[in-house]
Formats: sequence, structure tokens, C-alpha cells
Amino acid sequence: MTSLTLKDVAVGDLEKIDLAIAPGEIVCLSGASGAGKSRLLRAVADLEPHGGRVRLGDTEQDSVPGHRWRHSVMMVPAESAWWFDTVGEHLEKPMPEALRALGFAGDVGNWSVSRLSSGEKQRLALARALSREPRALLLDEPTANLDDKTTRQVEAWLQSVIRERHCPALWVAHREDQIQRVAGRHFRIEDRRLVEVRE
Ligand SMILES: Nc1ncnc2c1ncn2[C@@H]1O[C@H](COP(=O)(O)OP(=O)(O)OP(=O)(O)O)[C@@H](O)[C@H]1O
Repeated sequence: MTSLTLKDVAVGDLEKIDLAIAPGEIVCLSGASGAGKSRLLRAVADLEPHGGRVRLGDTEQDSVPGHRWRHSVMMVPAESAWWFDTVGEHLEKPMPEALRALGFAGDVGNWSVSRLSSGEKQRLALARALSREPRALLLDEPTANLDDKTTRQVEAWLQSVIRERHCPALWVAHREDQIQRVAGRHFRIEDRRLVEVRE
């Protein structure tokens, strides 16, 4: 079981970001549009130049090649890219239970990517990420394109997977009701720093 630790991280306008996320813990991140939430996730995923240190357990981010780091510390961006023709080709292994929990029928693996709605893409991008068995998750507004009922379904699935797999998770969220439901802790970006919000 591994924690995800940020020490003195600086990216864009943000500086002196310290955060430790425990195994199986969901930390929600909020802040105004343009505050730097996505850039912080991208820095943790080693997709953007940044200062400071990021560690997964005892492994320093800069001690492993970027692609290997991102296989362990997996970012699911708000808008996902798809490169094969069918959904199934994107999954590293079959995920029948996950796909059912996310509201898909058994034949979704044969679906053409070109037919997917934005909400279907968003849910399938989560299944795709989890099929690679990451050890930490960076979720950028994972339910932004979903209606309320589907949002609840996806939240419940993510919470159970994160708990079962002991993944530390950093989850960008805007809606207060969602943060109340899923967050172990909640931080908001204010004046270029992380401030813990305690309800
Ligand atoms: N590669 C880059 N170089 C310079 N500035 C950038 C780069 N990427 C993003 N920015 C700027 O950094 C700021 C933070 O962007 P970011 O995408 O992290 O915002 P955000 O908090 O996720 O916003 P939103 O809630 O609107 O998605 C924005 O002003 C954006 O224009």
C-alpha cells in the first residue's frame, strides 16, 4: 500500500504545494476556473515541467521514466483521447463487472469509438484507466458530462475501487454536494496555495 506525496511542488502560478494522500484516500481539489487544478494534476502525472518532489511510496517521480510513472500514477483528463477503432481495444484486460457498474451492456467492447457520447467516453476512460491497474489516480472532473443519476453511479463505483485497491486519489470537483459525498479531505486553491476546507 502506497501513499502519494507532494513536497514543495511548484507549477504555473502555484507554489509550495505540500500534500500527502493515504492509500485508499480520496482528496478533492477545487478552485476557481483557471486556478491551476489541471496543471497540478499534470505535474503530479509528470506531464508538465514543475518544481518540487512527488513520490509514490518510496519511489521518486524523477527516478523512473515518465511513461512508467504515468502507468502507476494514472491521470484521467476531463476530455479523453481515443486511438483504436473499438472500445475493447483500449482496455488492457476485460472489465465486465466495472463496465456493468458503469452502466454498459456486455457488448460495449465491440462498440465503435466514433459512436460514443461525451458521457460514455468519460465513463469508459475511467474503465480504461482502471484496466491498467494504476497505484494512484488523478481524476480531472470525472463526472463533468454526466447526469445526476449516472454521476451517483460513477461516484459509488470509483469510491469502491479506490478503497478496494488502496489507491491514493486526487479528484478535481466543483460541486459541493459531490465533494461532501466522496472526499476524505477537501483542499481549495486560493492565492496560489492549497487551503484545506473543513466543514
Ligand atoms: N502549458 C501552459 N503554459 C502556460 N499557461 C498554461 C498552460 N496550461 C495552462 N495554462 C494556464 O494556467 C492556468 C491554469 O490552468 P488549469 O487548466 O490548470 O486551470 P483549472 O483550474 O483546471 O481550470 P478549469 O476549472 O477552468 O478547468 C490557466 O490560466 C491556463 O490558461
